[in-house]
Amino acid sequence: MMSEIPHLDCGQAAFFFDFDGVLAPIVDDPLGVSVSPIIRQGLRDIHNRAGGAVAIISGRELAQIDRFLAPLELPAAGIHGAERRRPDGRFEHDEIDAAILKHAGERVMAFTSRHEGTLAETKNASVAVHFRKRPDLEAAAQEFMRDLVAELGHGKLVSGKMVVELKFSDRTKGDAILHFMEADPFSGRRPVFFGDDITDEDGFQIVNSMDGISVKVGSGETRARYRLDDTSAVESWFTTVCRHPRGEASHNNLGRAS
Ligand SMILES: O=P(O)(O)OC[C@H]1O[C@H](O[C@H]2O[C@H](CO)[C@@H](O)[C@H](O)[C@H]2O)[C@H](O)[C@@H](O)[C@@H]1O
Repeated sequence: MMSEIPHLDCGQAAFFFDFDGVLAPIVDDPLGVSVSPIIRQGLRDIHNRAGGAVAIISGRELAQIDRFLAPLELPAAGIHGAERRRPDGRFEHDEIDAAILKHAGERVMAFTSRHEGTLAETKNASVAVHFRKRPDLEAAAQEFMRDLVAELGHGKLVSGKMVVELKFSDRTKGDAILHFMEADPFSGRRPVFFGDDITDEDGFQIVNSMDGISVKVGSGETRARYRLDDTSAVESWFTTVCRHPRGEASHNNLGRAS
């Protein structure tokens, strides 16, 4: 059952966007993603029309988000909320044990060097094994990461799209959205969050609890209340919501998730 979302006034909304699978299509190489000119312009427009209440909520490090969106530098949460750039530009991050992080990084790199086609990603607060090019190694990657958690006695596993990640911060994307919603220019507005992956479900839950608008991009079970098919549909949504005079969108192409 698909239906349009209610009237959306950019002047009253706070916008949160996941990055991969929402602003950029999923590709094989995590460093090979690109953001279309339409999405870039859409982010700029919506940032202006929403009085700056726009943030990126990603599993990636902020440095990567900034590189992909340059020269745009938006408020953002990276590594699922472990690092944050506040609306005033201040950067803050959770303290992570450097020795544990280093050891975990070495262990995942050793694993991926033994398994051709897998890829290690080491971040400031987590480590990950990608198996997009070797889906046959998913079970081995999951087992390896479970063993690593047991060995370290620390951290939490989260699964994403063809990736398993060991996080050393307890924060979730829901915490990150709450964090922004407590401060200007986000506070008092209605949250709107677009996500595509399992880790976005925490964000959908928080947004739903605030009577916000949660949008799942792509297929699959979700807590989100609305759905868009893919990143092309996100592009179309941007052109609809941002081009309305007065920054309002009385109709758009969002459909209910269920
Ligand atoms: O929270 P997000 O902004 O959606 O980030 C989630 C993860 O995205 C990246 O991995 C995913 O996208 C890659 C590029 O399309 C793809 O190759 C990979 O299979 C996906 O899992 C990123 O590398 C991770 O660090 C993010 O956590």
